[in-house]
Amino acid sequence: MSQDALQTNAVESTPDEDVMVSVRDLRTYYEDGGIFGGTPVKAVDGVSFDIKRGETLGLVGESGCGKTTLGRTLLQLESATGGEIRFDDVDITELSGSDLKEWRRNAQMVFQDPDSSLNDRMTIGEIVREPLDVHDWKTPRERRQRVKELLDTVGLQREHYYRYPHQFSGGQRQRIGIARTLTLEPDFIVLDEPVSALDVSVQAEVINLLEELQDEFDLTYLFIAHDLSVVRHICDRVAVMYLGNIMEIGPTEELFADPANPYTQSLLSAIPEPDPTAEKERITLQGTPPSPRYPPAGCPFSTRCPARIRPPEYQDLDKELWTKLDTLREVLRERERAERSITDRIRELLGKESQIGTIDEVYDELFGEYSVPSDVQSILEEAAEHARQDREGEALEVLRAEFGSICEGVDRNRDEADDAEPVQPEYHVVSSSDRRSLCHRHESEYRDPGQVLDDRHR
Ligand SMILES: Nc1ncnc2c1ncn2[C@@H]1O[C@H](COP(=O)(O)OP(=O)(O)OP(=O)(O)O)[C@@H](O)[C@H]1O
Repeated sequence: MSQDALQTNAVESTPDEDVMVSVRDLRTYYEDGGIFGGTPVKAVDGVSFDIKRGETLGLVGESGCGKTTLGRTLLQLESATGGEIRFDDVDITELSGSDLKEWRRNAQMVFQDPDSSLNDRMTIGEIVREPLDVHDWKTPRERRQRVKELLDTVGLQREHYYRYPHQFSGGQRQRIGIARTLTLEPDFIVLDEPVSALDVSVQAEVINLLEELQDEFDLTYLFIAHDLSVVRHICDRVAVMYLGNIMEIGPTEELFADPANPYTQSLLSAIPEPDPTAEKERITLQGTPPSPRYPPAGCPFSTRCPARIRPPEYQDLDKELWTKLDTLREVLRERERAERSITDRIRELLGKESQIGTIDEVYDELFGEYSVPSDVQSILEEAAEHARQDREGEALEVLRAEFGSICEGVDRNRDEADDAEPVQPEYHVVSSSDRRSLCHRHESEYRDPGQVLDDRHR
C-alpha cells in the first residue's frame, strides 16, 4: 500500500493475514465521452476498506450512491480511475489479457434481477456450463457432470439441466444464477441485491442457501442491499456509502445498535421500530443527494447533514432562520444543476419570465414575513444579486463563505485564499472494534453527532 493512500483515505490500516481483499483510495469515474472532456460522474470517490477471508461485508446506502459501481470495479467489470484493489496481494487493477481472465475465475457476481441475467434461449445446463466452456475446463462430459452436481447443491434437480429459464419461478431462477457463479469455484462473490426482486416468502430461502454455500465452500461475500434488515441478518460487517464515499464501516450489530455517523443515524432512523412506544423520532433528511458529478466541497454529506457544525458566530441563530438558509442554498443548488429546457432559454432570450421562478419570488417565500437580522440580510442581498444574474454558483459561494463551517470545507482559522483546497473530513475510530466514521463531529472540539441529534430529534 502506498503511503499516499494511507494518508488520503485510510479506513483500515492494520496489516492482517486474514485479509482477502484490500481496497485503497479507489476511484471509479464515468467520463461522459464528450469531445471537450466534460465533468465525470464520480461514482466511487476514494474508498478504502478490507474484506476478511470468509466474511460477509454489507454495502448499504441510497440509490445512486455507487454500490453497484464499487462491486463491479472490485471484479474489474469497470476499470478503476485510481487507487488499488489487492486480492491476496495482487493489485488486480494492473492485470490485463490472459492474467485478468485467469484471475476472474476467483471472483464472480450474482445480479439482482434473475430475469434479465439469464438468457431465455439457453437451457439451464448451457447457462450454468458457459463459464466452464469459456475457460475450457476439462472434457464436455465432466462439465455436464459438474453442472448437474451444482444444480443439486443449489437445491434444484439434475433433470432441470434440459429446461429453459421461463419454466422456473423467480427464486429458482436466482438459484440458477447462483449455480452459474459457483462453476469455477470462486473465493469471492459480489451479491448485488440478490433477493430484492424476489417475493418476501422466497427471500429467506435464498438467503439461507447463500449462507450454507458460504460455509460449505469458504466463500467471501460483498453483499449489496437496500433492505437493512436482510443486511443485519447476514453481514458480519457493514459499510455505509453516500455519494461515492464510505461514511461508516464496522461490525454489523454494533453499527445498527449505536450508529456513529450522522448519515448512518439518518438511514437507520428510517427503519420502523419494532416497539411502537419507543421514543425515537425519525430524522427527515433535507433535499436530495447532490449529483456525483458535482459533489459538495468538504464532507460529502454536508448539504443534508442534520448535525452539521455551525460557524461560531451563528451558533445561536434562530433555528427557523437557519433552516430557511439551508432551504435557500438547496434551491440555488437545484437551480444551478437544472438543465434548463430550450424553451426556457428562448423565453429568457425574448425577455419573458423563466419558468424556474425568479430568485426574488424564492426570497419572498422564504424571508418575506420574517425579520432577518441586518448582518444576515446583507449577505442575503449579496447572494441575491448573483442569483438574479443566473450566477447561482457565486451566490452559493457567498453563502458558504459566511454560513459554512469545517463540514463544508471552510477553515475559519486560516486566511481563505481563493485557491485554498477545502478541508476534507477524516476517519475516526469510534469503537474498540475499529469501527470508523467519516465526520468532523468526532473531533474533540465539537459535540458528538449522537448528542446533537438526540437534542434535536428525540
Ligand atoms: N455506465 C455509467 N455511465 C455513467 N454514469 C453511471 C454509469 N453507471 C452508473 N452511473 C452513475 O454512477 C452513480 C452510481 O451508480 P450505481 O449504480 O453504482 O449506484 P447504486 O448505489 O448501485 O444505485 P442502485 O441502488 O440504484 O443500484 C449514479 O449517479 C449513476 O447514475
